[in-house]
Amino acid sequence: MKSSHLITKEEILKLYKPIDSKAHKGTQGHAVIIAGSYGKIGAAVLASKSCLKSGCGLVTTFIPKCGYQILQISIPEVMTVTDENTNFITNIHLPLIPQAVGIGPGIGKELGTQKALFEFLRVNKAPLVLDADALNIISENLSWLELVPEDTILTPHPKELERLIGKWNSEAEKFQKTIAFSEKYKVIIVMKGAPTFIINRTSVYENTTGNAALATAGSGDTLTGILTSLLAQGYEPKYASKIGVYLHGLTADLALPKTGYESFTASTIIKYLGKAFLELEN
Ligand SMILES: NC(=O)C1=CN([C@@H]2O[C@H](COP(=O)(O)OP(=O)(O)OC[C@H]3O[C@@H](n4cnc5c(N)ncnc54)[C@H](O)[C@@H]3O)[C@@H](O)[C@H]2O)[C@@H](O)CC1
Ligand SMILES: Nc1ncnc2c1ncn2[C@@H]1O[C@H](COP(=O)(O)OP(=O)(O)O)[C@@H](O)[C@H]1O
Ligand SMILES: [Mg+2]
Repeated sequence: MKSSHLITKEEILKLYKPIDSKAHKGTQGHAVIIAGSYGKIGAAVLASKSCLKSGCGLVTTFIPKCGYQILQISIPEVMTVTDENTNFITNIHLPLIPQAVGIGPGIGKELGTQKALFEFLRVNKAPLVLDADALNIISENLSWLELVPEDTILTPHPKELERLIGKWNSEAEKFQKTIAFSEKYKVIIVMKGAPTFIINRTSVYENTTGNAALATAGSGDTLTGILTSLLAQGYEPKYASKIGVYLHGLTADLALPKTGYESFTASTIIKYLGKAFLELEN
């Protein structure tokens, strides 16, 4: 297997940029989260909340109509734009130019959503995070990856990775295929797992934070929010991916003594984001 570089606190401290004292919401970046469908609006809530709590100035969330009240009541700080369709996304129209977009958690794979994703990828110029059902749809339409900005961040869990690159017979083959995929499509792949690896062309980085408490629903949705927020703040994708996976894992390491493995939920990740960021202030 290819040797990897460890993502350590020392490295993250070099990449992290503390918030400027003159910052205002307009300088902190406007992130857009496109997520959710009937029964999975929670994915949109988790991604949006973690996005907002990772430092960007403004978050707009695009959801199907059925998510409107849920979003507005769950997170009053987040602005919402709704699709004309009730239960799933069919036409992504954004009344703003975002600094970054995270798309995919909970959107499902309805035909209308597939078409909406294609149209969105055709017009989008903003730095991008692709997760969950966006990846599942793209797995069946790999040429769409030619439309995404260079260094778009893909965040597959092992099953989603398999859908993208096909089955592997060994760990070595998994890495080899993922590297080839990253090179071919010029994308960064966050290979989620225990531990998470980041594949950027032929470079392989291994995260050093996180534990099995993260094995809980919505854990990946919050990572999408964190990564999108960092991109919106102007971090280059190669740095945003490292800082994001490091902080995401760190929330679990910091929370574990208080929550134990069992009671840790994706909302705990969001709760501990502040403590994780404070670790970078030392
Ligand atoms: N509250 C919500 O609204 C939630 C919505 N979610 C959304 O639900 C949709 C379906 O996502 P799923 O990921 O559940 O479905 P998938 O079918 O993509 O993945 C589930 C499969 O992947 C396997 N898998 C996952 N992680 C693995 C690992 N680390 N090692 C080995 N196998 C692994 C599981 O065993 C299972 O077979 C997505 O759109 C997702 O964003 C989920 O994020 C859960 C929470
Ligand atoms: N045992 C584990 N150790 C460390 N991290 C884990 C473990 N299990 C899951 N994770 C992390 O939790 C997240 C799960 O993401 P994902 O499967 O997409 O969740 P969901 O779709 O439910 O939001 C990933 O970041 C993964 O690395
Ligand atoms: Mg997921």
